[in-house]
Amino acid sequence: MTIQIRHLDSAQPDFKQRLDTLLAFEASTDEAIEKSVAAILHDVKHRGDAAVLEYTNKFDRIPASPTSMAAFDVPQTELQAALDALPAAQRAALETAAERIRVFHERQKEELRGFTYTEPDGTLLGQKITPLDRVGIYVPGGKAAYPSSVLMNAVPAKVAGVLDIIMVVPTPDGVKNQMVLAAAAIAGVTRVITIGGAQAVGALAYGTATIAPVDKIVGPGNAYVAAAKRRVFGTVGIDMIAGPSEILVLCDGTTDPDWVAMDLFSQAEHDELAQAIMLCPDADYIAKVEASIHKLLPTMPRADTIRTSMTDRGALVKVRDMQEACDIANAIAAEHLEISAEDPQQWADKIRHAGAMFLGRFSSESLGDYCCGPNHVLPTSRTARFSSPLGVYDFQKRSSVIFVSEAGAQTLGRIAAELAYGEGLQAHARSAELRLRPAA
Ligand SMILES: NC(=O)c1ccc[n+]([C@@H]2O[C@H](COP(=O)([O-])OP(=O)(O)OC[C@H]3O[C@@H](n4cnc5c(N)ncnc54)[C@H](O)[C@@H]3O)[C@@H](O)[C@H]2O)c1
Ligand SMILES: N[C@H](CO)Cc1c[nH]c[nH+]1
Ligand SMILES: [Zn+2]
Repeated sequence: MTIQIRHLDSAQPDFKQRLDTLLAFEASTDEAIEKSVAAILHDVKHRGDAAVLEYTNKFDRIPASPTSMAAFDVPQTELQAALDALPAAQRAALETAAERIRVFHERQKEELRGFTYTEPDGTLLGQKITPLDRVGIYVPGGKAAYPSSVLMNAVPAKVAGVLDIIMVVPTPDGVKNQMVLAAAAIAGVTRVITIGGAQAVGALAYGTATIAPVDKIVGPGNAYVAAAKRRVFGTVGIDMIAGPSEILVLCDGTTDPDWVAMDLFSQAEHDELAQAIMLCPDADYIAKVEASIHKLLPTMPRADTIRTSMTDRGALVKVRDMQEACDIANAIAAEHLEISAEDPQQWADKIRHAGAMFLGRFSSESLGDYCCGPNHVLPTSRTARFSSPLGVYDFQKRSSVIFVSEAGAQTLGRIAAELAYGEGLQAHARSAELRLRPAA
């Protein structure tokens, strides 16, 4: 069975409505998922490890259903052994990717320095940047294993200076992915626990007898993970709700259609709920990409996932011109935007909303997923309008620093007292006034 890919045309009178319907994604707020996640979190909060054990055994089908959480802890020696046993080419690829990710994120750290400045009366003001003490990183593992996501989560945490990095990753059927363990060794993760889903998010947020609570939970996951992160926000920090993967290819019709078809597949193969869309002004070229899609699909091991995702949520969209393609791209605010065109920079200049932009036909999104250096944990479902890629800044926080000199207290004390009386807050006013020198 082949893909029934949806065709849209921006000239259609109901185009906007069709596009809105295509983009609507409600899985993480699906009522059945919400109910189930609320129950799991409640259970983990009140029954701790016992609940985590039960849900893990059930949802991840762990053989022999262990009765102790110790079964899910992966010792550092096992992480190192996985790294040592890795085929040389895999190890080299992981290490090179980790190094490139580190170099990119070190640049972010340089941009995030604190500051102080001193006023003429000796008052000093500033901002201090401190890494978080303890973070939980969620590495998805239900439908595929993601060593690359280990690096993308843990390396920026390490660069930021986080002391304790607790990684959770589900192991369906109890099978541990050796590359995931090796990546954790390379990235210097403090502790790996093979649990996933809402129960892992709950354990990290509330803590259990065997897992101390973390300060923040980061990382992508399925709708259960997303719903759980949304619910525990406030008890802990979260980075964002990173849902199913998305790719938007904006193409002027000059790239090999097979390349574009495969780029669309590259995100569609993640998940039946993933979204792959192409915008192009050239109808003949769109037909060529569609022919490539039909030709290449049977060659793909994950054809079933690609077929479902592209049939349910994919589209080939004919636009008036590249300028209109940019306008629509801004409205879609995709996780990944490929600008597969001659002189891509002219179009990139017009893009305001995208998790990551890949410029030119050689910048396939897949390179960014693994090893360019920028993070692959990106805002999805149009949240690129207001949020950013996972970065060093997610693992740091700011504190204001205020040193008021005696002279400064004379000026600021009068201003503060005036405002405090205006607000009817006498203690505030008096506290400022007590520091004023008596009038000579
Ligand atoms: N944005 C990114 O950077 C990025 C990176 C990699 C993957 N992804 C996305 O992350 C997602 C990963 O999803 P996944 O499913 O493969 O792995 P996952 O680890 O997110 O989810 C697996 C867990 O879901 C829970 N679960 C499954 N069915 C359940 C049910 N019926 N009730 C309660 N809990 C249930 C189980 O606890 C299981 O351990 C995909 O959508 C993929 O596209 C995003
Ligand atoms: N494309 C995913 C983010 O949406 C990240 C990833 C990991 N491995 C392959 N791809
Ligand atoms: Zn990917």
